Amino acid sequence: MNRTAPAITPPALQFADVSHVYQNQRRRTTVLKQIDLAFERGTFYTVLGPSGSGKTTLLSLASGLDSPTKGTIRFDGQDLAELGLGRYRNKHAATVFQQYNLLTYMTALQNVITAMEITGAKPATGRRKAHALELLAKVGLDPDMADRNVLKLSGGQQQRVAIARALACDVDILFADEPTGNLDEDTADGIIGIFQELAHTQNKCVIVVTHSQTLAARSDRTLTLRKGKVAVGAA
Ligand SMILES: Nc1ncnc2c1ncn2[C@@H]1O[C@H](COP(=O)(O)OP(=O)(O)OP(=O)(O)O)[C@@H](O)[C@H]1O
Repeated sequence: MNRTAPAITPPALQFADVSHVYQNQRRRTTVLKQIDLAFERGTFYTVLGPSGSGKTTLLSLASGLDSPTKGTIRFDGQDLAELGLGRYRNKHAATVFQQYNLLTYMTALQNVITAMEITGAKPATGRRKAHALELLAKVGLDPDMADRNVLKLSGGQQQRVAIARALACDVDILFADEPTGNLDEDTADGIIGIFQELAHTQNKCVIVVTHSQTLAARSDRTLTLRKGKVAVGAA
């Protein structure tokens, strides 16, 4: 009889015994202590916790902007240190930053198209403008706003450009730091719907840092950071 064990798929992202310490001249701050965590595709996570509990730190490690002082982070089973943080960020992960980090000398449309060009995301060159406009419309920005320099958009509109740009990268994992903080209730509601759709119909892994209980309640799993440890629960 053939008793071959079924192949076990590794989680999209895995933290194994991860600790993180900030060390500067005067003090040493231990932010994360021996964290073990698994993030799966098809799931929308929110990360909660009091100010200073380490949410942004967790996001920077998970998104490959920084390396943990101890432990291993794996994407699809491969150590990020071996895969290369630059390659991981370019091909597999996209982040919506709290300060948007848009290219301020470009229009909204150019920001989104540039992201496709840099990451080599689909569609092919000739269809990129139309796709970028579709993504901008999806987050509630019309063609007039798409053609405006991003500095001539409001904070909430810039936030939406940042979300459209992350969607344009078509990556496996989407990270966002307080993505609905500057948005009115209706727009925030639409953005949360997009995160749910990405996870549930496109099988992406979506990880969002927030203080918003409304956002957390609409995610699939919540992670709460406190004193360097993480508690995982259903939303
Ligand atoms: N580069 C750094 N050097 C030293 N300490 C840092 C650095 N970045 C963050 N910290 C400290 O690490 C701790 C966690 O910070 P972090 O920004 O991850 O928290 P947070 O939960 O995201 O906070 P908030 O909700 O206020 O944004 C804080 O005490 C902060 O002062």
